[in-house]
Amino acid sequence: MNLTLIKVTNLEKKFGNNYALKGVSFNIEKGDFVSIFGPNGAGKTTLLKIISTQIKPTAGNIFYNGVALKDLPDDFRNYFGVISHQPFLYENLTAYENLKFYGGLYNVQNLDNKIISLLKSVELYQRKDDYVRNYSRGMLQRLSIARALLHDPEIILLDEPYTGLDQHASHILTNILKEQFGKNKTILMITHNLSKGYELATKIMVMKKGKIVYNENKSVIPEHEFEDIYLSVVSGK
Ligand SMILES: Nc1ncnc2c1ncn2[C@@H]1O[C@H](COP(=O)(O)OP(=O)(O)OP(=O)(O)O)[C@@H](O)[C@H]1O
Repeated sequence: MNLTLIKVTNLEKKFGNNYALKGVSFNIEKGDFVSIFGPNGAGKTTLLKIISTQIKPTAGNIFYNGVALKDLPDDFRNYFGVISHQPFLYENLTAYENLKFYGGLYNVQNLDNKIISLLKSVELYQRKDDYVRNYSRGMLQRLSIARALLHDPEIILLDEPYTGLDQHASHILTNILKEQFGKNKTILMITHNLSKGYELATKIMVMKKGKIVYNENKSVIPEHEFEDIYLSVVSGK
């Protein structure tokens, strides 16, 4: 049986007089992998920030498991793992110390073993005692993936996670996402990478000018037609 984990109704976000989001409504089932596409400025990052409670909507509602956002307990943020443009890492700590710090905030059990296992899976174990200020951009991105997964979140939100990753690191991330999907985690990923987003998704959404203009199960979208569908949706033809 499908279980609606996230229900969004008539979401609206205004910055000054401009609508970043307008009339956004959709449901996400537990275990869905949603890829969200759309041109620059469509409202994708704004939507992800609202879902992960980083910013508040101007109007509309979000329900998690049927409970309105305002009625959820403070520790509800623990349900989310967020990978975004900001790595949320401390430059003057080592990679290991960063994860130790975050693990403490989330009260992660068996922390040292989890840190070691995650550092190995993002292939940074050999560099665990290096200061983060000396990390390359791709290494920072890999470490932020480990940070986001440390507390084993139910919902994983990713904003352009492939940006800045080389081929090998992209492959590592894809494997991690497949593994998380296999554990029935719910995943929302913003990406401009049509083939990667299509490959991983169970559900595909396209945003344009603050609205969801396409929302389908991937099973009804043939792979060879997807790029044409996307282009016609965003061009409005
Ligand atoms: N803090 C803010 N203050 C003012 N305007 C904002 C703010 N954040 C976003 N916006 C505006 O809201 C609109 C949507 O921005 P958003 O970052 O959500 O788009 P996006 O789809 O993620 O774009 P991109 O693909 O370029 O990352 C844009 O017009 C943007 O300028």
